[in-house]
Amino acid sequence: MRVDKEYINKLQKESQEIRDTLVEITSKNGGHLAPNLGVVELTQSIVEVFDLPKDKLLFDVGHQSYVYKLLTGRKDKFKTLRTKGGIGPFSDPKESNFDFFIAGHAGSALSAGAGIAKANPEDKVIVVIGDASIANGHSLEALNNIGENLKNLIVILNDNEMSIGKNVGSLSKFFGKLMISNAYMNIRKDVRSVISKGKVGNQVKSVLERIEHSVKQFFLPSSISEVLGYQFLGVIDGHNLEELIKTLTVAKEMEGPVFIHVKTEKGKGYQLAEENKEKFHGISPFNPETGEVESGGRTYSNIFGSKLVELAESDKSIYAISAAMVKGTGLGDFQNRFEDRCIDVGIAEGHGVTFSAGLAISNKKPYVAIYSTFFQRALDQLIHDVGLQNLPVRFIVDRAGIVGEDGKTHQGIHDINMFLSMPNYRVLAPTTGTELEEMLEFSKDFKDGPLAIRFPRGKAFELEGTLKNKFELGIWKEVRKGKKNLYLVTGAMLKEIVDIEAELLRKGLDGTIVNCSSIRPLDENFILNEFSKYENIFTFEDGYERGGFGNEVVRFLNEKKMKININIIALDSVAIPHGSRNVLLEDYGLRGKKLIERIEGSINGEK
Ligand SMILES: Cc1ncc(C[n+]2csc(CCOP(=O)(O)OP(=O)(O)O)c2C)c(N)n1
Ligand SMILES: CC(=O)[C@@H](O)[C@H](O)COP(=O)(O)O
Ligand SMILES: [Mg+2]
Repeated sequence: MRVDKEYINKLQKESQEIRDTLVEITSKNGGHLAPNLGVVELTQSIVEVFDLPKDKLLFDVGHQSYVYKLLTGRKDKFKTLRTKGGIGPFSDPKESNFDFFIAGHAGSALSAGAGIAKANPEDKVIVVIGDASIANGHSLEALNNIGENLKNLIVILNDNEMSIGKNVGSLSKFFGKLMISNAYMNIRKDVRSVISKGKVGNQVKSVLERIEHSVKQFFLPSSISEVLGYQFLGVIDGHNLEELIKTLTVAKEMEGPVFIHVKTEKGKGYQLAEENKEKFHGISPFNPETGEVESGGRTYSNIFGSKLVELAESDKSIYAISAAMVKGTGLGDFQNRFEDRCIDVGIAEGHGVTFSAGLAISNKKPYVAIYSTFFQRALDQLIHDVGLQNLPVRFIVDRAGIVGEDGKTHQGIHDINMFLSMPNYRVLAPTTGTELEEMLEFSKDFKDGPLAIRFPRGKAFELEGTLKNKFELGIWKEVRKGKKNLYLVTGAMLKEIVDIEAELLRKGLDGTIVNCSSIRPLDENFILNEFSKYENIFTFEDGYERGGFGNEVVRFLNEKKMKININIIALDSVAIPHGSRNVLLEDYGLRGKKLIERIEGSINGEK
């Protein structure tokens, strides 16, 4: 492996080019800029040292894999990042054979890496994981299982002391203390002196053995160190190519599992991102000179956040719980105002849900705000700890439906069927921002069990003057009166129907539009009294069809032995790729021309 000055200079030039490309492309397409700026040298060094793709590199979460994409044959296509049909947002074996495993949700890479290492003992498996993701329960289970077992596995902790925002929890403090410790630094010098002399073989081995003992003795109680059973290397300067390459070369020769602690800076090399790491974690298109992002208008997340602040002012029993997404879920102001009642549990959705169950059973009013896709991580806790005890926990299901550029790992399309399949859950999908406010107002004193309120990413829809009556649980409301066709609409789909209303009318397909924001309970009286008046009945939802709202209506009709045909307009695919939300909604038949065709086709018996 070359570490001479000339070669390091060449790599440094490449680092600069990579950073320029990252800024240029993400400023146009949006994306995870700061995490990638932080791993430029680390990724270059891994690509230099290991025999990829025979050796296998996994990223946890995968949002920091842009540099890797650039270095593994995807440079020419990189300008298509996160656009329809273009380079994807995370790692994906369908995109390249250099990506060995799908990524997008934090915590899975160590488990996957362990399985891959076990199955491929001749190859090295390298897992790069962030300081927030390593504290995820999934990761900790894997770390526990890997120790002493897998000689070909190398875990690289990319420690930038940041999650999306400031990292939280005792584990991050632990790594922080570890780094400033003199003892640890002395050991680090030992490693440095050996590797800088380029010594290999027995001499390296004996020093490493010595290091291993002293490091373990220093920072881990012996019982824990025995369970973990890793060879530790670190702290490594994650922007020093020479140090990285040498250390990785040593790690490659070692009998593992090896754990390397690398220190990096999120946003490195782009001043705006260094100064505002959180803003540039995942950013919409921006002006590269000023960092300015176009305002997207008032979002559902903003509305939730402001309303909760208002409610919490007079009700001290309200708590907000977030799993490492305080700002994303609109809870930034709440956190500033009521620090003690805003609990960021870190990337720990399951824990967050059960923690809230603990609050609810103690007569507090928890609001758990998590993105739809990440609620999937808490399935058992939602059923076992909340549902079975019928606890009044309010679940705020943000980024429900199609999310857009984050693609298939992040689409929020399983929450309706997930919550409907669980005991005691009421499921609500506000059709406008105002209705979300009304639901939140309602939820405050609702004590009868868990509530899930789902809404999409982005700007809130409003329909002036038409939704006069306030939200009531289990009551559907007519938005427009028509004949022949009955359109039962949930959540984000109201906007889509209203947008095509004139065209439906022109085609003679107009009908009664009903706001069905109460998915469970259904408005049973409406079904029993109104359905028989219409020729064609449609349900609309931006979720996966099976087990969803339409199915729930059909189930009720069957129960009542009512023989009425229901046309379910929903998503019939679970792998919806990346692209802009509007384009994907159209592609998957939930918007515009395609939606009209679907309605028309169903009436003409073509569907
Ligand atoms: C299960 C899950 N929960 C939440 C997220 C959202 N998320 C993406 S990246 C991230 C922070 C990751 O921090 P860290 O692992 O330290 O990596 P860094 O961005 O600092 O490189 C979070 C919370 C996710 N992808 N998966
Ligand atoms: C990688 C990840 O999971 C998050 O960073 C996510 O991309 C954030 O999404 P929003 O941009 O919708 O907050
Ligand atoms: Mg981090």
